[in-house]
Amino acid sequence: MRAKALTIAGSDSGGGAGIQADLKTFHTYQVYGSSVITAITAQNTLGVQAFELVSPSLIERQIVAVLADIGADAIKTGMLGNATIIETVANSLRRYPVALVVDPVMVAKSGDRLLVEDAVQALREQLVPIASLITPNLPEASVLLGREIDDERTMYAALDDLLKLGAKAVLLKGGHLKGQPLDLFADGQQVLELRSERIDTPNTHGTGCTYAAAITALLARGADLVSAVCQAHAFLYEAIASAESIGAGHSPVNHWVWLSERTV
Ligand SMILES: Nc1ncnc2c1ncn2[C@@H]1O[C@H](COP(=O)(O)OP(=O)(O)OP(=O)(O)O)[C@@H](O)[C@H]1O
Ligand SMILES: Cc1ncc(CO)c(N)n1
Repeated sequence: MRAKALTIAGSDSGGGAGIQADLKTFHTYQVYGSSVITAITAQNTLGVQAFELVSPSLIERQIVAVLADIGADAIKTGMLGNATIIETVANSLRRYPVALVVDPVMVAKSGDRLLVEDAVQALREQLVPIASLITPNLPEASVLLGREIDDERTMYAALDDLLKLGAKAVLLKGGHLKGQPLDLFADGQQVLELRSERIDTPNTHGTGCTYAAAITALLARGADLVSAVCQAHAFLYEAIASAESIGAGHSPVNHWVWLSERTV
């Protein structure tokens, strides 16, 4: 039976992040992808020009429609927008015990806010505790913990406190570090360091979404968390390295890098 994954996230009209990045990544991993849309953004490689949130009741109806019929072997959340949506999603997922990857999306790479500030408490208290994995970048981890995390030392020091928020594991992404990127994975048993060269490119739109989506796809296929994270990290590096310029700003990563090129 084909593995299935569900993404609950915002739509990126530019196709590089959000729902579109997730579905493209699921497809690359040959995982059947379904989607619950929480927000519609008017977005391109230059930034987010506008967005509107979907009503909590329609979000709940989408989740029920997918899970009651198609089901999912793993679920990912991305942009959720506000506290009511976070609560709605958490209440719906609490009853559905499969791997849950929570990407605590707060601000787009362009600097545009995608989550209202007063929703952080709901994220921390409702959604993070039911997650199998949370994948904060440095600014998101700083907001979750209420202190600055901006170098290797503060990243290591943050791991235990992030785990105390209740998720089974954390992938703290250091893409925003000066110099070489370093991601740290911790699950209370072990700490893994994922290092890579910094690729000199502006084309990093959707890195966070694509990373979490690749992990979700691998979990849906039955991989354990550590191997899913390591494989997704390698995939993301190649997706960034082979990204082409699509627009005038930060172009999306190459979601189909692991699909063989074939003429039709
Ligand atoms: N220039 C780069 N070279 C190599 N790896 C990178 C580069 N930029 C990002 N990465 C990798 O991608 C991961 C995710 O990037 P980042 O931390 O920017 O995510 P994010 O801020 O959540 O992304 P997004 O803008 O999509 O929300 C990093 O942790 C790192 O592993
Ligand atoms: C819809 C959406 N979700 C997440 C991100 C994160 O970068 C984005 N830019 N847009």
